[in-house]
Amino acid sequence: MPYDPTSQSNLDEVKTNHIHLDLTVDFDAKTLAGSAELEVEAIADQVTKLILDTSYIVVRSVSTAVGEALSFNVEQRHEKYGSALVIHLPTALFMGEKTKIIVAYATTQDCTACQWLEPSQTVGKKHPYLFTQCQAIHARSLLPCQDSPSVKLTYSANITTPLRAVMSAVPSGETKNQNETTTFKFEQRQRIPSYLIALAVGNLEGREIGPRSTVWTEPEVLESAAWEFVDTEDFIRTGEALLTPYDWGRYDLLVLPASFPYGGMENPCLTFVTPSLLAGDRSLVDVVAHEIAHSWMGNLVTTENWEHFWLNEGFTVFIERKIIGRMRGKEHSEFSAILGHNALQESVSLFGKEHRFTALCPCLRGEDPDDAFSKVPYEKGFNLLYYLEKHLGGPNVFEPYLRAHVQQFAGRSINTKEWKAFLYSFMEEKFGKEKPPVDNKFDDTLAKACNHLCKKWSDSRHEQHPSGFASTDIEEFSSTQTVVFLEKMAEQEPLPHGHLDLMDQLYRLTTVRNSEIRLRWHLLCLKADYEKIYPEVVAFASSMGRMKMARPLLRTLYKAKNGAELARQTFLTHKSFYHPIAAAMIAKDLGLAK
Ligand SMILES: CC/C=C\C/C=C\C[C@@H](O)/C=C/C=C/C=C\[C@@H](O)CCCC(=O)O
Ligand SMILES: [Zn+2]
Repeated sequence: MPYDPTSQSNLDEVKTNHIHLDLTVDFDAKTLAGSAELEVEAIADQVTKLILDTSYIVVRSVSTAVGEALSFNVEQRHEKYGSALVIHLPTALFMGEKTKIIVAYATTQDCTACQWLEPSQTVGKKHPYLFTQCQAIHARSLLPCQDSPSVKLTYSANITTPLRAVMSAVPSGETKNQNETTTFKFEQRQRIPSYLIALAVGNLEGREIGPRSTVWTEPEVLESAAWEFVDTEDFIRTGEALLTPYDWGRYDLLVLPASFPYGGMENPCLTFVTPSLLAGDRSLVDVVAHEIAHSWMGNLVTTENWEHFWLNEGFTVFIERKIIGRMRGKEHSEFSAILGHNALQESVSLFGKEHRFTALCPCLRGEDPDDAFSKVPYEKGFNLLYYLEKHLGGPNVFEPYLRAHVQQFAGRSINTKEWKAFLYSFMEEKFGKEKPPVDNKFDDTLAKACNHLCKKWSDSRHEQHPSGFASTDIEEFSSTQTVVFLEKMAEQEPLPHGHLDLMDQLYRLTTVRNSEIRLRWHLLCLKADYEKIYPEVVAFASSMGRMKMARPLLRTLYKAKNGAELARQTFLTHKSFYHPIAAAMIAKDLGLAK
């Protein structure tokens, strides 16, 4: 029986097999209006009602496929899980019986999945833009649905809009209407959970970057995006060589405006990515390898609920690093693991060592998954798999197991118990006595130079005029090595401001384009109360909606000397720039909301 503490749907009685959306995009009202037709099937006997998740949605009517009106009620809002929509079925359904229900509805301005951008908030400045982010439980603010990853369905959509629409599905035609709008049609024939339904509408152009890949973005960004993501096909092929053939037809990329709240989102057929990956040197494209790895881990084999999120993310990080290892060499994937381990420690210390959200499978009953989100499921999950691979016979044994895991569970939603049972059945003879927890050891070839330079700066802290440093110190560094060097520096006692002046003068860190380096430099300076950097931090945090960057910047500014008011002012002044998910999280970080 599916279990999901974050859904109010009657998951034990009904499952949705297909949803057809017919929606019109209204940029003036900032709403989507139309209908969702759900094909549902009873998975129990005597089912008299269908309960759907909704959040800030206006339900206009509910009917059967032949137009018979059905009675319904929208329950009082649960603070975190929204308002359950209870639909009374015309006749009780028995196990295996199917029916179609049509809900006429509109989204509202409180919709947490959608961000509606004014033309001034786009790169081109001429057209408005809409995009959605449904993971974890925001699909219910876009459409009434069983908003649980335990339910997997196909979907189709007709989206009527004045600008181009793209979705996490394959385009299946477009019709020009008389009122200067076009109806874009889509079909997703693979079963997916609701959190992978995604839509973007804007002044979008596409360019082919591979045999099954087009990059979509605003025309002003198209050239640099097509250049940056040229490795896409190689990533997919490497994933296929490791696992099973890529099963989704297209793998397109959409480069969003800067307010996109994540690095990437694995929306099937169309990964959404932040423009902060456009470093100009292809140094940040590992995020694309990560999203491609989700084509198997998360999108084919899906977590049953958000408590087992590590099954999506730990497996994805593990495959991402295998792809990087095969394409660039083992020392690179190991270096990525070191970077990930630092991020894990940072997440654990932010929550507090004993905090419930540091568990691999936290209890989320009554919790908002966005509050629980951190690097823990990614990196703890990765470390568990890394350990298992090492101790169960290495890649020769473990890679066939990974393939078998995908074959066994493709198209299904699973929990940790089912994962473990299959692992044991696959290689039972290799399990011995339980061993105490260990820290994995990673190859530190690429980390050595970073640690060495960090020590040198740290040792110089008492020198009035530090000597022995030159711009050539980091000349041979990859951008990830510069990141690790700066992260290591930030773990030490703050450097005197004169040292930071010198470091900036030599390494040109304030003017660097690479967003990951810029983030670490700003954090290092903030931890030293280096006020010279504050205007740069304000500029960065108010033009970058990726939470990985905006949140630590504003949080650290808030804690820095004379920074609290500036952090709050920066957020409040630019609140409309952030996606609703990011705005809600930053408000909590800065003590402006509960
Ligand atoms: C055990 C954790 C509990 C709940 C987490 C479930 C869902 C998390 C939800 O808040 C949404 C997450 C969306 C993530 C999308 C992409 C990330 O992989 C990006 C990582 C950060 C970045 O690179 O910007
Ligand atoms: Zn991921």
